[in-house]
Amino acid sequence: MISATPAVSGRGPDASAPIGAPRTRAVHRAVADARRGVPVVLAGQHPLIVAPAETVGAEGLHLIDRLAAGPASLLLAPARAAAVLRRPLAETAPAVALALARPLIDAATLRRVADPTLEQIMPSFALTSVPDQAEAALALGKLARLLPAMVVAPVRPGWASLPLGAGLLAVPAADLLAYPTNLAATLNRVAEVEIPLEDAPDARLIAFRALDQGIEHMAILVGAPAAKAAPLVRIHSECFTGDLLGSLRCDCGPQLKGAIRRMAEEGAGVVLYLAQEGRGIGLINKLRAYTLQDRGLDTVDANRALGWQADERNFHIAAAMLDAIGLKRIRLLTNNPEKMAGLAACGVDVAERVPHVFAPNGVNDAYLDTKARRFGHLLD
Ligand SMILES: Nc1nc2c(ncn2[C@@H]2O[C@H](COP(=O)(O)OP(=O)(O)OP(=O)(O)O)[C@@H](O)[C@H]2O)c(=O)[nH]1
Ligand SMILES: [Zn+2]
Repeated sequence: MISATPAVSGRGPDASAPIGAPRTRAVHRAVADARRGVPVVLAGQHPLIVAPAETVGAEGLHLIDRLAAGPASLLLAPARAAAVLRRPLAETAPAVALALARPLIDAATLRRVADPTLEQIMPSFALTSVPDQAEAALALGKLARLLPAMVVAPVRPGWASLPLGAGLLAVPAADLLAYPTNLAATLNRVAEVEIPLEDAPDARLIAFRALDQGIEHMAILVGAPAAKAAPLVRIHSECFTGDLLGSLRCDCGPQLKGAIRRMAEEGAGVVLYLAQEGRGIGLINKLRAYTLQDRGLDTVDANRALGWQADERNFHIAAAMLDAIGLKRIRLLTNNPEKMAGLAACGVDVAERVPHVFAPNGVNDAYLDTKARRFGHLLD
């Protein structure tokens, strides 16, 4: 049976403070509305009504049109905007705004503008000024694991008391930006059970649940790692295609199985299996990134062409899980120097990097090469 226990980080009287707090709840509701294509209002000095280009339908566009106090625009990440406009753009600002004339273009065209994997027939656009809350608007699209392309307009004062505004949610823009780093504070340790594994009969799972859309993170314990001074740890971001299906496009499957085997040989270790599919962009966006890679982009540029960073993960969740299972000092199985730095920044003492290199398989050669060249992954 699953039992709720206090949040694992910041234990003490305030440990569960962020859970159920109205502002955290508002972020979750905003994410759910965004996934349904329902507009939400980003509260702040200049409130904006926003909806994702990927999910907004005729009804959502009608609401934005009727509640707007000024012209609407489409916010895109600079790399995507450059492709849509077919000219280079400086990547200094977090977003570029394309003017949307009235009547607003239809939802199917908006989806094509948002998604470089769809047919690229689209109207021409003019640049317009980027609103204050642009970064938060794109952050909402990302939290919803949608393409970061948002229809936005300044919202009419008093919108909440207009019949059309009834039921629309207001969320502080600052809370959307702060959310990814605050998420670890909502982590609960909820279940623990023995799961003998093919390669490690003495294994246990400890399940953690964060408050974001029920996403679950697992610690796979081999033996008794807490009894070791610096046990072997692997921080593994979930990969449905590689871990479960055995996809040859990446090296995740062999890395996961290899880590468990190695821990069994050593007698102890922990794999943190984190729900950060596709380096934090989500499975569907990773599949889109694969489509772009099949057209010639590498893994870094494919993420960027979709409007995401090359790597959207942070390691606060991993640090909180290590803390919860009592590990202060670890040896980390990785080739990724960013993981070492990310964990150290979250207060984890990484005593040593243990290389975790697997030979290319004939399909993932270019991917592994890109990780070495562009992410600085170490090859031994
Ligand atoms: N966006 C995106 N994600 C990918 C791609 N290939 C694998 N992934 C994801 O990348 C994550 C694994 O990250 P990697 O960079 O391979 O490895 P790492 O975990 O950062 O580094 P190591 O510890 O050395 O393995 C998993 O979540 C995979 O789903 C890709 O082409 N695009
Ligand atoms: Zn993978």
